[in-house]
Amino acid sequence: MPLLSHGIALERHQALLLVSGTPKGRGVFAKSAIPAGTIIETCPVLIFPLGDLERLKATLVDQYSYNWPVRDAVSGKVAVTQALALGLGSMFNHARDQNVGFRRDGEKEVIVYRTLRDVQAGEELCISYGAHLWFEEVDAGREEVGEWDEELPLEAIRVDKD
Ligand SMILES: C[S@@+](CC[C@H](N)C(=O)[O-])C[C@H]1O[C@@H](n2cnc3c(N)ncnc32)[C@H](O)[C@@H]1O
Repeated sequence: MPLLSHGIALERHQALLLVSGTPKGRGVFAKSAIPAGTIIETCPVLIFPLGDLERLKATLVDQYSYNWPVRDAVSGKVAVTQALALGLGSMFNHARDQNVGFRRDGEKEVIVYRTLRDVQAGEELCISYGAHLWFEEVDAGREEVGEWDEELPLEAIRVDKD
């Protein structure tokens, strides 16, 4: 079965819970402790063609999509489109002191989420959306911490909607 050798393991940690009715809407929580550095979720992404971006902006999907770098086949230049994470990647809320980092894998077209520190049972699992938010933050008073995805080839790429 040669096709299977190219398969991508889609990991979801067993402690992840989707919880509704939080001050941020739905969110992802840990029902038991998760050590730092654990891969908790791997999500395939739906990448929107650049030509769809204007239409996408007028929809709710825009609030759920990640900036995604794509290389133009003709010019070789990198442009930024949007990608929707299928799975819990679209359910992580934003926090300034995020406990989850993420890395885009352009080749496999997945986003991998990993805990940045030890997470206690009952804690919400949050990522950072970046500096430019389109909503009123519930936890606006908290101190910001660095992003985990600093290793990306395109440092400027974040979830934020500039
Ligand atoms: C990617 S969705 C996350 C899932 C969302 N909470 C839901 O119920 O579908 C992003 C939306 O969650 C909400 N959100 C995320 N982080 C938040 C925060 N720190 N404070 C307030 N609202 C937040 C905002 O409404 C934002 O547009």
